[in-house]
Amino acid sequence: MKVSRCALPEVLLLEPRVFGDERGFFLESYNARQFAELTGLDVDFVQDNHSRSAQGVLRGLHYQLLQPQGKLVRVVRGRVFDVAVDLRRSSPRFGQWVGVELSEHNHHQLWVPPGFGHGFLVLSESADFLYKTTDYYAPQHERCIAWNDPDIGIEWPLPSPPVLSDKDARGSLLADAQTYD
Ligand SMILES: Cc1cn([C@H]2C[C@H](O)[C@@H](COP(=O)(O)OP(=O)(O)O[C@H]3O[C@H](C)C(=O)[C@H](O)[C@H]3O)O2)c(=O)[nH]c1=O
Repeated sequence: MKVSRCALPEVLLLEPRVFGDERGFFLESYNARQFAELTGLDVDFVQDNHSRSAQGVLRGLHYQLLQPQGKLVRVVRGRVFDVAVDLRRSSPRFGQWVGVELSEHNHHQLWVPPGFGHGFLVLSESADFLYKTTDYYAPQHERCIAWNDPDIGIEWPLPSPPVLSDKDARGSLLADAQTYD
């Protein structure tokens, strides 16, 4: 597996080794020892999630104010534009974002640390999005930042307005939101 830092250095891109043959392919989607060795992180994942979304769906930008979750995200079917935003007010990169394409074809994964908001836009007809989290879902602590917050300025590859949940359509502006110290 290859691990590289994104423009926001705490966000990591993981490129697993893929073993292809005439039957198809094999890859280790997660190996605790290798993850710790290559990322230098000491994390325990407690929850695995799977969501399926149609083309044009945008989920995010989400974070848990308390019980913040680190997320290791990947796409096993389709293609998404995946985004992480630094929500730590003490960070010199507060409000800055990075975006990468995750797909069934590149097998790439993104480590989104606690302290960051996360969201993705589905580029393919449908996408199956799988991720591991370092803390449990806590809806009472969940917050949402508007996907189109002008102060963040995410350049979503949007051919048309996104499909949003009611919650995401009511996302807060970063300037008004309680985030992290
Ligand atoms: C996240 C989550 C949701 N749910 C239930 C709650 C709702 O009844 C239903 C859909 O929840 P929601 O609309 O919040 O799902 P997403 O919009 O995919 O939320 C996720 O989307 C962005 C991209 C994230 O990074 C977060 O992991 C998470 O906020 O699943 C659970 O039971 N457990 C969970 O961990």
